[in-house]
Amino acid sequence: MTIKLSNVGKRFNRDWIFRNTSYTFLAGHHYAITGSNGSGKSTLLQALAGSLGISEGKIEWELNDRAITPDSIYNQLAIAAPYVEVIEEMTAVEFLLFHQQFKPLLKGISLDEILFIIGLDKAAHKQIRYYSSGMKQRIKLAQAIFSNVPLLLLDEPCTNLDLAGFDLYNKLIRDYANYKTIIVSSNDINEYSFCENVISIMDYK
Ligand SMILES: Nc1ncnc2c1ncn2[C@@H]1O[C@H](COP(=O)(O)OP(=O)(O)OP(=O)(O)O)[C@@H](O)[C@H]1O
Repeated sequence: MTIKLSNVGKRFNRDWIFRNTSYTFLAGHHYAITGSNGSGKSTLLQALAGSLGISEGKIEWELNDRAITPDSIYNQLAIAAPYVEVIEEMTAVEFLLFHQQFKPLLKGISLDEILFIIGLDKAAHKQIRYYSSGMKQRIKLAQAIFSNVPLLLLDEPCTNLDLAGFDLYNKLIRDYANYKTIIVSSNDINEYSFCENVISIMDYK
């Protein structure tokens, strides 16, 4: 998935969050968006997901030389972010099965295998509401990383994870998502050390 931004700007009321942003995210490459709290990283990520309208400029998505319209981009991406909720009434198995109806999981890996890999096999049939915050983050990450889509958007992906969780996250990216276009919004190098490109949003103010 290639994403081309041409003179993109976003403002909330009178405040421009970023402006005159022209940038091309290339297919299969990995990008980090960095910047201080409140600088606009999440806002930019949501604009890249097509879930937040921009105030000026143009965003174009392209997959294998074919333009993807803004209303269908959602089918081509997976996102893990603090503002994307899990369904607490479901168990982990139900949650992944539910998502699978809209976005298939990667081929060649079963639900049981996924739950084992992320260390939730023993909690697979427990309602997510009884999960710890780190367990919830693991299921969110699994849902995004194991979705069979070409674009992966991650906002503060290791929130609530312990050291083993950071290692797991990096292994999941390496083993299951390396070929995708990945854009990570973060200020923690441990969340984006695999990104060849680091963008400071402060350069687009
Ligand atoms: N819906 C909204 N309406 C008005 N202002 C908003 C809205 N969403 C975000 N903002 C403002 O836009 C700015 C950028 O917020 P954003 O969440 O994108 O920052 P961030 O860089 O991701 O921050 P953090 O590192 O704290 O997560 C902030 O000043 C925020 O208050």
